[in-house]
Amino acid sequence: MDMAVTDPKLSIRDLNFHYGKFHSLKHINLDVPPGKVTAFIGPSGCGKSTLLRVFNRMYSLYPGQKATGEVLLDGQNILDPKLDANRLRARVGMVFQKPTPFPMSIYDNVAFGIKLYERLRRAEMDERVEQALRQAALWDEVKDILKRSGLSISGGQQQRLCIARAIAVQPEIILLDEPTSALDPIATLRIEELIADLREKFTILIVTHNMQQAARVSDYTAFMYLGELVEFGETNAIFTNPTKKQTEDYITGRYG
Ligand SMILES: Nc1ncnc2c1ncn2[C@@H]1O[C@H](COP(=O)(O)OP(=O)(O)OP(=O)(O)O)[C@@H](O)[C@H]1O
Repeated sequence: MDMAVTDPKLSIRDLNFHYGKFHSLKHINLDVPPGKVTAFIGPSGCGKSTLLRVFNRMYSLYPGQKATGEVLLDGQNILDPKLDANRLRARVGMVFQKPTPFPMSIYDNVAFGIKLYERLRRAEMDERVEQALRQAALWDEVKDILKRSGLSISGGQQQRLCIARAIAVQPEIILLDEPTSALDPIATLRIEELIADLREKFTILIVTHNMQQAARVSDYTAFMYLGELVEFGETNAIFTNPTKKQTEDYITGRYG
């Protein structure tokens, strides 16, 4: 691509994706820098969510969906079926557009993922749950109501709970698929601040419809159009000095 990245966290090599016969990602090549926030922008249907779902092999749950090429996570191809999908998902966590707490207590929402991978004593589990809720900037609001249902808190709090659930497993990468599109402006701001705090510990990939959000939260931006990766670079450069006409048309609001 346009920009050389040393020691990429993810290296995408000639990635193609099909929904049945529909070719939705076309020859994607991209190196995602470690410990940074990379935003994926582009008009509706350009393949942003599809690309994100490749990174934890979410698509493999659905028949007829197929990825070819290579996606190297620290050098290992995650598309290789020999690589266990559950292990992969412990390393690559995901948060969706709509908050999706499980119908169980706030505490259990966070402990749930940890229990899939580790056996901890009660005191250790308490510590891990607290740590994840603190990292997700939710602890102070829920520390006295940990036994209440995860569905009983506000939408913004539910989304931070989902982020806590994802980071509790101590992943290396967090995928955020339009994480604020169901939230009000204040809850959105809190999530954006949270992303800024988390960027030091994780490699974060975020799909967003909102260009201001991409400009605010990301270090790097990838612009996609009709299944292709058109341009990738430092967010500042993409927004102030795009090299491709399609990128410029999109960020200046000419389509999308
Ligand atoms: N399950 C599916 N079956 C068939 N085609 C699909 C499926 N999901 C997505 N597509 C198609 O693949 C293309 C990429 O979709 P995708 O959801 O990745 O785009 P997007 O950029 O995330 O869009 P949006 O911003 O609207 O969410 C679109 O043309 C879409 O219609």
